[in-house]
Amino acid sequence: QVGTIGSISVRLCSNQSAHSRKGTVSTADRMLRVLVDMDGVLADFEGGFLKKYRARYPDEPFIALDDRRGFWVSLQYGQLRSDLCEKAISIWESKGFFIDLDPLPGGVEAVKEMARMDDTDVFICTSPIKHYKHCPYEKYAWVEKHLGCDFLEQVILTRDKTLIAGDLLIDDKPDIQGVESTPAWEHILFTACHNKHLSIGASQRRLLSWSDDWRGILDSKRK
Ligand SMILES: O=c1ccn([C@@H]2O[C@H](COP(=O)(O)O)[C@@H](O)[C@H]2O)c(=O)[nH]1
Ligand SMILES: [Mg+2]
Repeated sequence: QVGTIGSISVRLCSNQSAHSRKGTVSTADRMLRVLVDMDGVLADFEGGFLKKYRARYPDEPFIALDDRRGFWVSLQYGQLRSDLCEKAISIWESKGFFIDLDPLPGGVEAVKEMARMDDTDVFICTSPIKHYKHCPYEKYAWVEKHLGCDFLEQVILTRDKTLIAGDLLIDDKPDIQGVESTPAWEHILFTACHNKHLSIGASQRRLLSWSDDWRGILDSKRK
C-alpha cells in the first residue's frame, strides 16, 4: 500500500501481525511455530561475501565456495593467512553488505507460503553482528525488500537462538548453542557450502535446499 504525506510517498504497513491476522491469539498452542534463519538460508551470505571480498581485495588469496569448511568464514581466512581474518570481517562490517545479499533460490517463496498456511506461524530468526552500525538496520530492510513490510512483524534478532521457543529452527549453523541447554525447537540443518561435508547424527535432519521437502518436515511436527 502506498500513501502520501504532503508531497512524500510513504509505504503503509498493516499494524496487524501475521499472527493476529490469522486470529489465533487464543489458540496459539495449536500453531506450528517455524523459525527460519536468514544468512545462509534465505540470504546468500557466502556468495555475497566472496563477491565483495574479491572486488575489494583482488590481489589477495580467497577460498572458493567449494573449498569452504566450517561455519566461520573469518576463521578459515585466518588459517589461510592470519591478516585475512580482519579483511574478511571488514566485508560484512561494511555498509551495504547485508542489504545487497541475494535471496537464495526458493527461500522467499517458501517463507511466504508458510505464512499463508493454516495453523502455522513463521518467524525470521537471525543473529546480528556486534558491529551494529549497519547490520540490524539492513536485516530489517532486506526483509521489507524481499518479503514485504508486513513481514517486519515476524523478525527476531537475537544472538542466542536457544532462548527462542519454536517447533522448528531451519538454520545452516551446525552447532547452535546458548544459555538454554535444551531449546524448544528441533534444529533442521540447512545445507550450505560450509556444512555439506559434515556427517550429522542419526536423529538430525537436513533440508538440502528450498527444493527439498520442507512441507513434509513441517507436517511431521504437526500435532
Ligand atoms: O565468519 C563469520 C561468519 C558469519 N558471521 C556472522 O554470523 C552471523 C550468522 O548469523 P546466523 O543467524 O547464524 O545466520 C551473521 O551475522 C554473520 O555476519 C560472523 O560473524 N563471522
Ligand atoms: Mg545462518
